[in-house]
Amino acid sequence: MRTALVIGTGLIGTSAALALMSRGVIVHLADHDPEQARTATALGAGTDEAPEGPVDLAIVAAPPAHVAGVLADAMRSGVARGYLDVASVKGGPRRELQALGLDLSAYLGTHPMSGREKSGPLAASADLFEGRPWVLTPTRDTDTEVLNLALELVSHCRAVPVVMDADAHDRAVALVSHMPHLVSSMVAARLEHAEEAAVRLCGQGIRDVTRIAASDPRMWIDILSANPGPVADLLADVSADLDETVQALRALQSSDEAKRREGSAGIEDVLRRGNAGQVRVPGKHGSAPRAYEVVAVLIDDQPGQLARIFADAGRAGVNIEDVRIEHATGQQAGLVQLMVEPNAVPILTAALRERGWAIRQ
Ligand SMILES: NC(=O)C1=CN([C@@H]2O[C@H](COP(=O)(O)OP(=O)(O)OC[C@H]3O[C@@H](n4cnc5c(N)ncnc54)[C@H](O)[C@@H]3O)[C@@H](O)[C@H]2O)C=CC1
Ligand SMILES: O=C(O)C(=O)Cc1ccc(O)cc1
Repeated sequence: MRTALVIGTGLIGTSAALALMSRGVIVHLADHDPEQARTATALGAGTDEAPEGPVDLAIVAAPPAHVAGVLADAMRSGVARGYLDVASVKGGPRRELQALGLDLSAYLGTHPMSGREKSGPLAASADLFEGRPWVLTPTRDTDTEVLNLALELVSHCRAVPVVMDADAHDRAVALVSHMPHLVSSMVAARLEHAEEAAVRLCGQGIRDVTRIAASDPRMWIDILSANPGPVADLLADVSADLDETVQALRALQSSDEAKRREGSAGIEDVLRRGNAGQVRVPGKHGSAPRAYEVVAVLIDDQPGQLARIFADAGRAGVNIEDVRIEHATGQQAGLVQLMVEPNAVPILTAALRERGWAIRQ
């Protein structure tokens, strides 16, 4: 691919443009808000001048509700050899394009499974998609050339291509993205009017559960409106679990011993099913999930502390598999949790102690 046109220069469009630019592709940027395209240009994501002739690939990264319209305009104007979109839902845009009577052989629906809770070009980065799945939904009618252009884009973004049927994709993302998003919002909504004294106690657990609730509601209304059926089915299942859990908790309040045992069994059931689901969440690089051990280190909230810990771990020959930071409430300190292979725990602990770090259990 030598040239590309990104239409919609927000988080995803600008991130893809930055990745393509870094691989030497000439990228043109367009957005219905020219300010967004100017910002993306200033970030080095390409030029906001229109291409002189057809580009190799047009990438539509507008909100889902606008995708079919933007694609239809682009395809009718013949601005590219191949067209793809990156919308979070795939069945709806394809059906809309079909209804508009367009020849879909030059179009491929795609979805990078990577993003952030922030929008706009300023949140973009060239490595946003690195190591993440990028779903492609070709049909029998898709031109091989267009599929190859999409594979080239995915490879330039260092993502991992995954081929799926559009409707199967929509059911899958309802499960792993859309329903969890709503549940996160519902948990976070409980905090809105909570007392300050309670909110101050927030720890890592609630931070993890509510992180995605910070996302732009307009974008998510678009996404959920394009996938309401599968999301409603899953939420109904969650709702059934909620009803049973409330009943079990009420039973735990009973003075009747047998009822309390029943309640306890109900709670255990939901927690155990949660364990069984959680272990299926893929690990690093999409590999099978692995159990890492945690080495917890207390650090001062000062520049250079993390760099020093990582360097000390590196000198000890220990690979840090993952890392989390828990910030202490009301103190200029944090707890860094270094996730490592179990056999590396004694080596890392000894090396860090020797260099004066405070290890916590
Ligand atoms: N935010 C995320 O984490 C992910 C989003 N997606 C999908 O990527 C697409 C873009 O999302 P973001 O980059 O997050 O949104 P964003 O809000 O950061 O950017 C969207 C851009 O599209 C522009 N736009 C809106 N209507 C337009 C139109 N008619 N013509 C041209 N440009 C138009 C907006 O001005 C904005 O610059 C959406 O379809 C979304 O479903 C896919 C994967 C992850
Ligand atoms: O923030 C996260 O962890 C996400 O999962 C973001 C995300 C949002 C929308 C998508 O279509 C894909 C990924």
